[in-house]
Amino acid sequence: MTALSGLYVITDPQLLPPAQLMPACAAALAGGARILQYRDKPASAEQRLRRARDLRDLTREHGALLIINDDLELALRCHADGVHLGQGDGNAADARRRLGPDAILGVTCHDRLDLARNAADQGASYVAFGRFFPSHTKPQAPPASIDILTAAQPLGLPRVAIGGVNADNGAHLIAAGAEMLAVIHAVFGAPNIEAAARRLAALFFPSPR
Ligand SMILES: Cc1ncc(COP(=O)(O)OP(=O)(O)O)c(N)n1
Ligand SMILES: Cc1nc(C(=O)O)sc1CCOP(=O)(O)O
Ligand SMILES: [Mg+2]
Repeated sequence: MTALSGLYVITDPQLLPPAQLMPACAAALAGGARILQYRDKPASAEQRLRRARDLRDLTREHGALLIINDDLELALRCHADGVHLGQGDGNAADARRRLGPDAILGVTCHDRLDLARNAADQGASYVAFGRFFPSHTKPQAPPASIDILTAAQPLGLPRVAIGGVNADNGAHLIAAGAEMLAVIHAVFGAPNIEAAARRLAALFFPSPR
């Protein structure tokens, strides 16, 4: 199984109209993204299933992971690698039971260690904290302090940092303990998606001085 570390890109229907979804994701994966989350709230169930299946094939070609946002049933139907649930997206323990022991279950924990502990108890594979910086995509997401990443280290689960993450601020989050950087605008809003992903992915492999 591919490790839960590195650049984690998330699709956005505002930035990626349907015709651009596949080429944009292919570019992000070519640039080094290791995990791709399909997040598409406005699409119909039928559109979402078709797109999720196409993305599953694409991520497999690249040896990357596909995570489905919000929708456990879709994750099961398209044989994704896992699902990401927010605090209002259903019970994580139920999701773990439905997914089985090997699938990836990610849980949003905002800036709260108690939520991360609950997520760990319920079988989460990773915990996500944020938003750390002003976000183009979700400006109203509750803010988080970088200290939460260090505080969550004893849980022993991989940590995702999300919210306004870009190539200029990502190294601070990695230094504080983030195993993954989750990014929408800094990759899918960039004029050259592959180059933007490459710059962010390189933060995980700092060149020797
Ligand atoms: C990796 C990752 N972290 C956090 C989120 C946010 O999830 P949620 O709070 O459920 O908000 P929506 O994405 O559903 O708007 C995420 N999707 N991915
Ligand atoms: C979907 C999402 N969740 C967040 C959280 O804090 O839980 S921030 C966010 C948006 C991330 O997009 P961008 O990289 O463009 O800021
Ligand atoms: Mg959600």
